Amino acid sequence: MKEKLIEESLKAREFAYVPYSNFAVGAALLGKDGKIYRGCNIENSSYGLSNCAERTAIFKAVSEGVQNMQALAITGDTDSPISPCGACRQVIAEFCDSTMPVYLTNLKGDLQETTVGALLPGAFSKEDFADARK
Ligand SMILES: O=c1ccn([C@H]2C[C@H](O)[C@@H](CO)O2)c(=O)[nH]1
Ligand SMILES: [Zn+2]
Repeated sequence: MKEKLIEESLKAREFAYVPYSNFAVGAALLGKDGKIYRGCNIENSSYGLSNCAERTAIFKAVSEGVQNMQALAITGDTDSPISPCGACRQVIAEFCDSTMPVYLTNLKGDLQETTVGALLPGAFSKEDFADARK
């Protein structure tokens, strides 16, 4: 499944809308439902509204009723395996267990296998304000 997810992230990358950065990224997320949700980065003329590939994939899964995930692959044309931005790390932490595997790759085929917890140690989460919601 690792190879399949990486392959899917490469396919997802083909649809990236990146007229501003020209830096295409693809992501493939395996939901607990067994389906693969692809995502690409989608930029905007108002730069700050751009959405990263991994967030696109997560939002696609969540919008289809899937809130539990099994694995994530992300691919970009980087020298070393791509490094997700801070915003994406926080969104990934919201929907994926800290032990969930994340496969960071590049077009050369370099692979860094990591976990959600390693990408964002000490992530702020709903448990942090549980008392305030009582
Ligand atoms: O892990 C990453 C890193 C960057 N980008 C996007 C954001 C922007 O569209 C472009 C350049 O930062 O790459 C992603 O989609 N995922
Ligand atoms: Zn991001």
